[in-house]
Amino acid sequence: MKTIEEQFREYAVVPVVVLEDAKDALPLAEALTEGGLPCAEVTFRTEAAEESIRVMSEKYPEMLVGAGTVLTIEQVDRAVAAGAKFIVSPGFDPEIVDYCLEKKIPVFPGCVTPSEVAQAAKRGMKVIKFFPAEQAGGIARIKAMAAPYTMMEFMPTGGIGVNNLKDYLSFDKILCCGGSWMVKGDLIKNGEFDKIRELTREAVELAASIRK
Ligand SMILES: O=C(O)C(=O)C[C@H](O)[C@H](O)COP(=O)(O)O
Repeated sequence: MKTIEEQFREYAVVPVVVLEDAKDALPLAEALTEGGLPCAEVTFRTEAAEESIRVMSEKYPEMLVGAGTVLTIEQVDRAVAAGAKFIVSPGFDPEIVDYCLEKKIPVFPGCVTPSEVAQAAKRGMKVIKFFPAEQAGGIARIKAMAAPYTMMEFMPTGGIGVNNLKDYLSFDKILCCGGSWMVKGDLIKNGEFDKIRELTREAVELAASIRK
């Protein structure tokens, strides 16, 4: 059984999804899986997130489905009960992080400063999210922070797409990149799941060509 971290490294790209309607969860899971990325971070920005995680996890048990934009402990509990295999937060909330660590729930909090990375390192964490990646200084900032914190691997998210994926994935301390470019809201809303599958496949091929 592979760890979540091993799966993230293998996928290299984690689709970050905002689902407005849980009816879109299954066609989306199908498109992602067929496109070669059986993985999704479903953000708790919508009412549909919890139910979407539930149906995706039930119908696609082999898929790595987690919850993003988790801002409260109550959301952690709801996400995990629905089947989420990991928790992602935009920032470093010690309460959420400690709760997840205590319950052995894989958690990836967002860190963009050495002080935040220090909080994660102090807790023995080895992987953190880096959000908002492009706006916070991109790969140059990650490299600067990775130098003192040699144990840490990063999951950058925010402003990443086909044009800059290589900047990130070429650095060996990048576990994987999160991004929404293959699952944009309009594509989901308009039922363009063939397009999502195609963009996913392109992302997989691009990542493989960078990491070969
Ligand atoms: O809130 C969270 O927990 C998040 O995960 C934030 C998302 O990762 C980014 O909003 C995705 O950024 P884009 O790829 O630029 O759309």
